[in-house]
Amino acid sequence: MSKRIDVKDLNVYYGNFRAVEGVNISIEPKSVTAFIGPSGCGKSTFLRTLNRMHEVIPGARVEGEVLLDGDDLYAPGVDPVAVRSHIGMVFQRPNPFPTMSIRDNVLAGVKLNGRRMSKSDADALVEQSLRGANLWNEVKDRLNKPGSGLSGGQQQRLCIARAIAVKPDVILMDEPCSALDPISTLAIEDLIEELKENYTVVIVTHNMQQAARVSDKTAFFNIAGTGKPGKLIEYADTTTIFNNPTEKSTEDYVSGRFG
Ligand SMILES: Nc1ncnc2c1ncn2[C@@H]1O[C@H](COP(=O)(O)OP(=O)(O)OP(=O)(O)O)[C@@H](O)[C@H]1O
Repeated sequence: MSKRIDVKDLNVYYGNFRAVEGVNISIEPKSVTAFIGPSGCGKSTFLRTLNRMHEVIPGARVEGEVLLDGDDLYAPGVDPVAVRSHIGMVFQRPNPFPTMSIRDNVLAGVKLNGRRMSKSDADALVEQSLRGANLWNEVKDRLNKPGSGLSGGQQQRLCIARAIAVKPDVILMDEPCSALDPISTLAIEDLIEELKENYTVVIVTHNMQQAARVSDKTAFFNIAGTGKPGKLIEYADTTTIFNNPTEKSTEDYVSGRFG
C-alpha cells in the first residue's frame, strides 16, 4: 500500500556538521518524486533519513519529524528495522548477495523480517516480486543460480524485486541507474513508472533528463558553499521545475549553468 510522507523542520547532522537544514516537504503516495541538486547538497543524506538508514553511520542524527501517513518514524519505541520494512531502499550499485541464489536474494528481506512461509507461498512471492521488477522472464529458468551471474541491470532489478518482496509502502532509490548502461537504465525507468501504481517512489538522480522523464514532482536542493548545510530550495511539479521555476538558482541548475 502506498503511503504519504510528511517531513517537518528536518535537520541532519554528521557529528557537529549540519549537512541538511530545515527541510519541509510532503511526498504524495502513488507518485514519483525526484531529488536533484549539485554534488554535496545532501540529497542522499536526506533520502536516508526517510527510512532511518543514516543511523548505520556513527554520529549521524536528525532533528525534526518524518511522518508516514501521520506516524512519526522517530517516535520513541519505533524499531528502525520495522521502518525499513515499510520503506525500502535501492542503492546506486546493485548489491545482491553474491553467493545467494536469485530466489534466495528475492526472499532475503522477508527472511530478515522473521517471516516464515511455506515453500509454495515463497515460490509465489518470488514469482510475483520478479514479475513486479520486470525480471521474471529473464531468470525463471535459473532461479537457483547465484545473483552475481546476472548483468548489472538485471542485478539492479533483482534488488528492486528484493525490495518489493517485503511489500513496502515506499521505495527510496539513490541514483539507481548511475552504474547502468542506457538500455538497462531505460528498463529501470519503465519499471519506476509501473511501481508508482502501487508505491510511493522517491529517487535521487544526477540525470536531469531522467528526473524529467520519470518524476511527477521534483525537489531541488542546493548548498551555499563548502561546509554549509544543504537546503531544499524549491519543490513543485516536475514540469514547473524544468520549465517555469520560481527560484533563479533552480533555473540555473536545470539549464545546466552549474552543478
Ligand atoms: N558518512 C558521512 N560522514 C560525514 N559527512 C558526510 C557523510 N556522508 C556525507 N557527508 C557530508 O554530507 C554532505 C552531503 O552529502 P550527500 O552525500 O548527502 O550529498 P549528495 O547531494 O547526495 O551528493 P552527491 O550528489 O555527490 O551524491 C556533504 O558535505 C558530505 O561530505
